Parts: sequence; structure tokens; C-alpha cells
Amino acid sequence: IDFYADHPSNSTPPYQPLHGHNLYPNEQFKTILTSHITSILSLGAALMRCMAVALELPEDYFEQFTNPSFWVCRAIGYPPLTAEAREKNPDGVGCGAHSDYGCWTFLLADETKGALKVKSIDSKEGDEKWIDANPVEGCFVVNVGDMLMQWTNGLFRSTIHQVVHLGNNYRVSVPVFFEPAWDAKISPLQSCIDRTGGKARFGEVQYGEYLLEKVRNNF
Ligand SMILES: O=C(O)CCC(=O)C(=O)O
Ligand SMILES: [Fe+2]
Repeated sequence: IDFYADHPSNSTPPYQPLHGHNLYPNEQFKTILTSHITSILSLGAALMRCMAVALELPEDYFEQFTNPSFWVCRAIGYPPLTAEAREKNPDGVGCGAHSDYGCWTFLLADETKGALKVKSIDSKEGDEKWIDANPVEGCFVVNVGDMLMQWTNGLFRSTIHQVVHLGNNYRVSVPVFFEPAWDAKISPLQSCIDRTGGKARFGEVQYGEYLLEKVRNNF
């Protein structure tokens, strides 16, 4: 189940893709989820400030792009594979290899081990291997998203990951994606271009358009 930030131009139906209001099963669910998302938005904004300082930019540099964040919260259930499903999907891939789209992903998952796998690429040899990103109690798994890669011209890499769940339990994970604003225009920062060979590797993207394109390809 995906929950999205309210789009600035939400009005009345018929809604455009990714517009409209979230449907919550009940008030208690809404209260708990909203409180979690509010905390994550502060955390995401704090990390953007850290990133600005690390890149020797004014601390609030990214705020113009990320406020209001077009966040997404996803509640995912991975059921155990039945014998029949295993025949069709012997590798047990529950979520295919992809990178996340925006800035930071803050993932809370249950204690299942070996399910979330991250592609590790040796920077010298280029060798690739999948490594487990197992949950650590009291911690989030944090992914770098595509927009951070584009801003930094590849200095920060959006990591490819996938979920392979071969266990007999029903795995639950709840990522919250801290993203740019819908209308934000993202292009490589000059200082990052200078640090990565002097050539821009990415053009300008409008985040909402980028997201729509990704979602259209997924579903
Ligand atoms: O379920 C997980 O651990 C990861 C899910 C994921 O990568 C995603 O929703 O983008
Ligand atoms: Fe992901």
C-alpha cells in the first residue's frame, strides 16, 4: 500500500496520476502513520542540511528543493512462496532490482534476515556482488536515491537493491521515502561536476515528471 504526500494541485476528481487523497483503514492507523512520517520528514531535512554542509553549500541550500517533500510511505507484505509460486519464481524475487528515486529512503523492516540485498560494486575492479542488508534493531536502513546521485553528479551513488524472500514467514517492511518537492528541478551542482571530471553526467529533471515515468514503468 502506498501513501503519498498531498499534491499541491489536489482539488476534485478525476485526479491525475499520483494526485488525490490517501485512504486510511481507520483513524488510529492514520494517526500512527502521520506521526511516523512527520518524524521522518524532520530526519530527512536534517540529513539534507548535513549534505549541504558536507558539500560546502549554505546549510539550508536544499530546502528550496525539498520543502514540501513529495514523500511516499509504502507498507509492504511479502508472503511466503507457495510451492506453485516457487515454480514460477524459483529465485524468490519479491521486489526486482532497482534504485530508489528521490533523496533518502528510511526503511524499517521486521527481523527477517537475508531478504533485502544491495548490489556492491568494487570501485577499482568493477566486480559486482549482492550483499545482505540485514535489519539492525533500533536502526533504519538508509538508501541514497537517484536525485542525490544527479545533484552530486555521481559522487553519491543511488544503490541498486532487491528483495529475495525465500523464508516461510510473512515479511513486512515499511520504507518512507524523503523526496524533493513535486516541482523541484534537479541538475548536477557545479562544485560536484568539478570534482567528478568536469562533465555533467545528468541533465535537468523535474522530480514529479521523473517519478511519474518510474511509476508508469512499474505498474
Ligand atoms: O522491502 C524492502 O526491504 C525494500 C523495498 C524497496 O526497496 C522499495 O519499496 O523501494
Ligand atoms: Fe527500493
